[in-house]
Amino acid sequence: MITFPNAKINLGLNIIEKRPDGYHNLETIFYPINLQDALEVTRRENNDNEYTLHLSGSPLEGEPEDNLVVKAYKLLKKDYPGLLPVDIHMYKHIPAGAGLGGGSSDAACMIKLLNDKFSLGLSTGQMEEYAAKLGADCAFFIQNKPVFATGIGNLFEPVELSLKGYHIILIKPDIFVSTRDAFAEIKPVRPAVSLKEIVKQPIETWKDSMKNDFEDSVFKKFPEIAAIKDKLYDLGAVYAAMSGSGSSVYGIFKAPIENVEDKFCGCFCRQRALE
Ligand SMILES: C[C@@](CO)(OP(=O)(O)O)[C@H](O)COP(=O)(O)OP(=O)(O)OC[C@H]1O[C@@H](n2ccc(N)nc2=O)[C@H](O)[C@@H]1O
Ligand SMILES: Nc1ncnc2c1ncn2[C@@H]1O[C@H](COP(=O)(O)OP(=O)(O)O)[C@@H](O)[C@H]1O
Repeated sequence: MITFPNAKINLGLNIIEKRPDGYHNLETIFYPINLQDALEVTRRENNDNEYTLHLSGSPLEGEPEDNLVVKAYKLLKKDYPGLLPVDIHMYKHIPAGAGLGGGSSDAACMIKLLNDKFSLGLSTGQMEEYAAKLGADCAFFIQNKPVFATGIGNLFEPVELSLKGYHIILIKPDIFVSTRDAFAEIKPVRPAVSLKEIVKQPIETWKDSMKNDFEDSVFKKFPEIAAIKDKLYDLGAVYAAMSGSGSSVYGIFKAPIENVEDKFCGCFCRQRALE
């Protein structure tokens, strides 16, 4: 059984307050985009190991046990001992540490895949609960539809929003921003106008009203990332922003841009039609 975990972008991100548990309440719009990894699970021929992880594509640091797909397998195995040994084949295309939710998406897709393959009978809500244990934004990828997210990024309301017809350019410089460190730099504040209202306004107005709170501190530390956003606006983006805690930056355009890779040499660069 094979599936294609997709990335997301954040349209705006307001960090509202620090919680007693150290996490932060925030509000953001998660929007799925068609930049994908590939994830396949097959039944292991012999039962020597519970699982074996076969990784290809862009290299990922860490041991197999650190990988979110393995964590997802182990999490379900605790409650469903009947899960049989598996080979996990994963092709990484979504850059890690990019604010694109690649690891979270892999984990959520692993839960959906195991549910189907082994007929676990989990409801959407139950899969979201398991996913939320693996990462704050993981549960979003179970339904994978545009949402207004609150709480720690784990409470969702559907939003009426379609960017179909627009094109996105995604740039990821060779800079790693730790989500934990990025939060440590932030002074939380409740926004005067909620993103939920801002996103209803025409996309042309977002430039002046929709903000990612991580940008100030991340751009200060890494001016190269700020320069990418400026360049996307120079190329004619209707809206450009950093996604999540970085370091990727996206621009939304009315028409595709030619030879875009040549303009961002040395960076991961992809252009896609939005759905
Ligand atoms: C903040 C977002 C916005 O999209 O950043 P990106 O990951 O996309 O960059 C995500 O919700 C992140 O989700 P995820 O990457 O799953 O976060 P986790 O692994 O659960 O948390 C990593 C660390 O970030 C901090 N953290 C995370 C989420 C949150 N609402 N408040 C926090 O303070 C905590 O220090 C935590 O230890
Ligand atoms: N399957 C996976 N894909 C990507 N990163 C993973 C995966 N499993 C664990 N990780 C770890 O999660 C961290 C970031 O995950 P990811 O969701 O891709 O980025 P971000 O949170 O910036 O969107 C990385 O430090 C990486 O080592």
